[in-house]
Amino acid sequence: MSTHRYHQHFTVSWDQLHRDVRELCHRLIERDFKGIVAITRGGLIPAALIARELDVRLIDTVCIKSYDHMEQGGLEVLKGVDHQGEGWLLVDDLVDTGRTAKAVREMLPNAHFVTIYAKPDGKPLVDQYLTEVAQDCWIQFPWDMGVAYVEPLVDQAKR
Ligand SMILES: O=P(O)(O)OC[C@H]1O[C@H](OP(=O)(O)OP(=O)(O)O)[C@H](O)[C@@H]1O
Ligand SMILES: O=c1[nH]c(=O)c2nc[nH]c2[nH]1
Ligand SMILES: [Mg+2]
Repeated sequence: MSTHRYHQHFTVSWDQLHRDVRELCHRLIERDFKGIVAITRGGLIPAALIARELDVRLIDTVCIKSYDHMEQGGLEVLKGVDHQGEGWLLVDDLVDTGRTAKAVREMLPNAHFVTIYAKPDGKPLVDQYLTEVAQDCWIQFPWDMGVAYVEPLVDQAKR
């Protein structure tokens, strides 16, 4: 798989991400979770924000890697957990092809799995998500970006 499958960008600011996570939390508030399992690294920040909203103090991780920027490589599980997820909330930032989700689902079949963003191929693998994003759209997360100077249009036009 390669960068060629992405034709548009969806840029998420810190503020937008925070509002989206809180919105998802409104839909989780009735449930009582033993703890949260965050899928690293993308699930860590949503997991911290969710833990704050739902007053969860027990946090574990499944450590997994599949992408090097937009290039999808082999799935590497660096750390698992010693249970099947009963009563736990499983959190990732997004599902794209669903490959990561499928692998983690097999490890934690009983967890309640949520992501903030979901693309069509991956969404059947999660129990809940907030926003659907097109399959050919690359989601730009705030931790991958920085604030940069933009030249005024009149100066750009001179060149
Ligand atoms: O549905 P998929 O096609 O498997 O893609 C989704 C996964 O890809 C990203 O993780 P990545 O492997 O880039 O690692 P990171 O979380 O450390 O950025 C993202 O955080 C999801 O975990
Ligand atoms: O930052 C990211 N944005 C994405 O759209 C994506 N898909 C897989 N992995 C991803 N990482
Ligand atoms: Mg990830």
